[in-house]
Amino acid sequence: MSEAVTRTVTSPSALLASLDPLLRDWLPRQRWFAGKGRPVTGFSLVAATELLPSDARLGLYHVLVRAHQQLASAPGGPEGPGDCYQLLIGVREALPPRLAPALIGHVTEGPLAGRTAYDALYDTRPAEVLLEALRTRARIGGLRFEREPEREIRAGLVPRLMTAEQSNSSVVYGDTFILKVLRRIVPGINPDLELPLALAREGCPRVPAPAGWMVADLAGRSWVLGVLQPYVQGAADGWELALRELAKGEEFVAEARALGRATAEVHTALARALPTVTLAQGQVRQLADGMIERLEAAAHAVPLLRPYAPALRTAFTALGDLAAEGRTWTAQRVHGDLHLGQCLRSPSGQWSLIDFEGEPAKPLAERRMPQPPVRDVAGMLRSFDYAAHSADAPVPGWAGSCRAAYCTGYAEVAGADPRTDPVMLRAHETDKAVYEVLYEARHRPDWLAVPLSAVRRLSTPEPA
Ligand SMILES: Nc1ncnc2c1ncn2[C@@H]1O[C@H](COP(=O)(O)OP(=O)(O)O)[C@@H](O)[C@H]1O
Ligand SMILES: O=P(O)(O)O[C@H]1O[C@H](CO)[C@@H](O[C@H]2O[C@H](CO)[C@@H](O)[C@H](O)[C@H]2O)[C@H](O)[C@H]1O
Repeated sequence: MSEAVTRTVTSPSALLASLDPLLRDWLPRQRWFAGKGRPVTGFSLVAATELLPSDARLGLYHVLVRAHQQLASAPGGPEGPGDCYQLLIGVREALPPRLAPALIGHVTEGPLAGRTAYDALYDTRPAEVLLEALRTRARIGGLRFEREPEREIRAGLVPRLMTAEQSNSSVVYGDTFILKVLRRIVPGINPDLELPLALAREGCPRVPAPAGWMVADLAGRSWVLGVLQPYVQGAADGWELALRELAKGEEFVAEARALGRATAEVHTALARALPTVTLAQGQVRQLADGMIERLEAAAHAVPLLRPYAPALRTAFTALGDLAAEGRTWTAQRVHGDLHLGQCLRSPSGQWSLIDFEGEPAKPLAERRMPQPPVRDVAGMLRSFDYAAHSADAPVPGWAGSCRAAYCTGYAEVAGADPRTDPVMLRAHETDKAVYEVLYEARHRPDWLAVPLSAVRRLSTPEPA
């Protein structure tokens, strides 16, 4: 079955039939596979494009495949619509040892029988094909490769796949560019391209400006597949830096303040570039109701959260009460999943924010909605707390001084200190801590104590 297969692959159903048994085993094991824990019941091809001829020594397919899965982990349950994944599949007679980690499997049936399929992003030539296509603004089947007109991309930059644990896959080209290849893809405007592009066009220097991007045009809709940005050489992320300072027993207040300023610069530029709205009573109630629903779902999934749920809920009802008194707020486009790991510091000390995808599990429309900017502030405040709890030896007062310095830096640029709106801030910090409880329970149970300690703090009323 295929939704919209490009003409370049002569026999797409045979291609999928060849790969199906291999993908069933390989795909769910990938770090970026979003549907962990639910059995894959089958695949359907969304599009397939031959980027290098399959009869050559090295063949290369660009494949968009939908993985059908049961909605629950128990066998025999109902099926959901399934997520669509982007794969670059290389085929060779045999894999050289350097490509062993890329192995998908040995094909036993169909047109590729006898050959070996592998994740081609690990390989030099296929990664070069992508950069060359971006450089030359190629159109291949339904794939469109775009480049910012004034942006030069030098030919022949040497690629290397980043090996960090990621939600997507990134290839660095000659320490000059980084191409983020999105793995779970959705149709529509993608904030991971939309927001950095808007910020760059606004002249905001706090984000690496997109130099190019890849899109699939399918059945009248565009799917963003990847974004090429300048690579910040020698950068360290905020999480690494914070842990390094903590290990030395050092403060991080100067950096926290600079991060507050950088966040506010990004918010100010986003508010100029994209629409803002006023949230009145109805919308604030909706916002608070969404937070309550997330709390209930998290408490259902994580029993350790249940004793705190009634007290946490008051953070959300207080927000609704304030709106009922006639208080309004401005909402705008925000980062949506800001934490120390999303902040890069260049060797000259300049901070950039990356990864504007938002919380990947949320639908695109929700991720693109204007939100109170304090949402990002709350994410960063939680991150300082996370860092303090992850240190080998505790440094008393470390998180508190970072949190205060961050708000001070934010206020210096934005003109308003987030601490002057404690109800909105507490609601967002509580919502984030609840999200983290669920995230850690699912992905890193050893870390659950970190957000749970925040939950304890947030559920205890502040002394008057
Ligand atoms: N422009 C950049 N310059 C240098 N390193 C970068 C850049 N963009 C991303 N990175 C590195 O790549 C990692 C993953 O990027 P990110 O956008 O967060 O991807 P993902 O959505 O897959 O998590 C970051 O943690 C950072 O180390
Ligand atoms: O980086 P992602 O966009 O994939 O974000 C997810 O994973 C993060 C962990 O890698 C998680 O962040 C949480 O842990 C961080 C430390 O590892 C900490 O700095 C953050 O404050 C904390 O929220 C994030 O929540 C999740 O969406």
